[in-house]
Amino acid sequence: MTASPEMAVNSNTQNLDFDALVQLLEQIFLRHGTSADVARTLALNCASAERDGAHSHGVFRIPGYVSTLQSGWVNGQAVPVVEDVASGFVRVDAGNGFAQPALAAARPLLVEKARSAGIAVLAIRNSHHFAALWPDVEPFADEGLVALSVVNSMTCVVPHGADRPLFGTNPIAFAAPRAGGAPIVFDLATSAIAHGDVQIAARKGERLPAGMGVDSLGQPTQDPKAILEGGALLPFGGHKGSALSMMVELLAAALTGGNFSFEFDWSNHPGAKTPWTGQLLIVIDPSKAAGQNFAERSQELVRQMHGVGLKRLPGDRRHLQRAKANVEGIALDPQTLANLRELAGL
Ligand SMILES: NC(=O)C1=CN([C@@H]2O[C@H](COP(=O)(O)OP(=O)(O)OC[C@H]3O[C@@H](n4cnc5c(N)ncnc54)[C@H](OP(=O)(O)O)[C@@H]3O)[C@@H](O)[C@H]2O)C=CC1
Ligand SMILES: O=C(O)C1=NCCCC1
Repeated sequence: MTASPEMAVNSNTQNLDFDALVQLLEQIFLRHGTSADVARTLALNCASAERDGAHSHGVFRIPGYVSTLQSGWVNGQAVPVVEDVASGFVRVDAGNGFAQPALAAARPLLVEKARSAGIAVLAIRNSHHFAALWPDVEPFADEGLVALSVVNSMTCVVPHGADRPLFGTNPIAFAAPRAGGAPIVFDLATSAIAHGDVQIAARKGERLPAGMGVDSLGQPTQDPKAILEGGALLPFGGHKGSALSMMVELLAAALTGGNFSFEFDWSNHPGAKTPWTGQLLIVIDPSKAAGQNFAERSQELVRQMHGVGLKRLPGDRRHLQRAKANVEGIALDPQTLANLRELAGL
């Protein structure tokens, strides 16, 4: 069974097929001043997150995109400038636009360089990343390449051993091809929980597990509102997550020319939500490495992991969710759909 453009599966949700959701989101972006290219790129990204059940960066983010565009904080018409700086290095000035169109513009040159030199780096600056990171790396693995990406965000995480926030939630995403299966992909915030999930929990009135954040007095709290209203998040895994978050600041900001998480300032842009930071991607062509076929070796690793009792690989939940959404459509609650339609002017 294929989902019709809109299909009620139960009374609590309305289901849209992927293309219908992309169209609706595209219309919202266009209505709020982006170019057609930017609208398409962001709509595909956001609909893919919603389809895969990555709710903290799916349609939940649309009001944030809209208020950010309305405030003038981001240029929705920006045309990224791609600079071919060295045999293994590409730079993009995103022109104060979103990061995904900048990646799309640089992608052909990046892949060409990775295939010829074996490795290539892409440094995106002057950009806004407001999305999940896995859509940026997964397509490289689909083409047989290994990809690693980092992006920093806005100050809301207390470095391990400190008493005030400085780092962003600073995610790291990795993708590698695998013979006979979906690529191996993980994508994780270096904070104990993504900021978006704290916002969702606050909205639903849910408490968080212990160890995610502190209140405005620096005391541990499981109340998401206390974290959002003057409190802060903690890194995952104590000093280890904190070190990774520091690495993300260095690679995504210092190396690209983007802002550190503590440098963003949207005070003159009421309603703005996205940080103005940087993104780094490293792409490797494993066929240039010595030894056996990389994708076969990936598959062997996965086989051994299953052999010791592993039931779930990173990415498995998303792929299951994707398969379900491809059949049933993407479930949205009626209020969310009504809000999206209103933003689209429908
Ligand atoms: N743009 C930005 O500045 C920021 C974006 N983000 C985004 O927020 C999103 C959510 O991040 P986060 O909350 O840390 O992600 P999660 O903790 O939900 O998941 C992290 C990774 O671990 C995998 N995973 C989760 N549980 C298990 C398990 N039991 N066994 C094996 N693998 C598992 C997930 O796979 P699966 O997906 O299949 O569950 C995923 O790849 C990310 O997409 C990230 O890019 C976060 C911070 C800032
Ligand atoms: O969920 C998060 O954490 C973030 N997502 C988008 C950008 C800011 C941080």
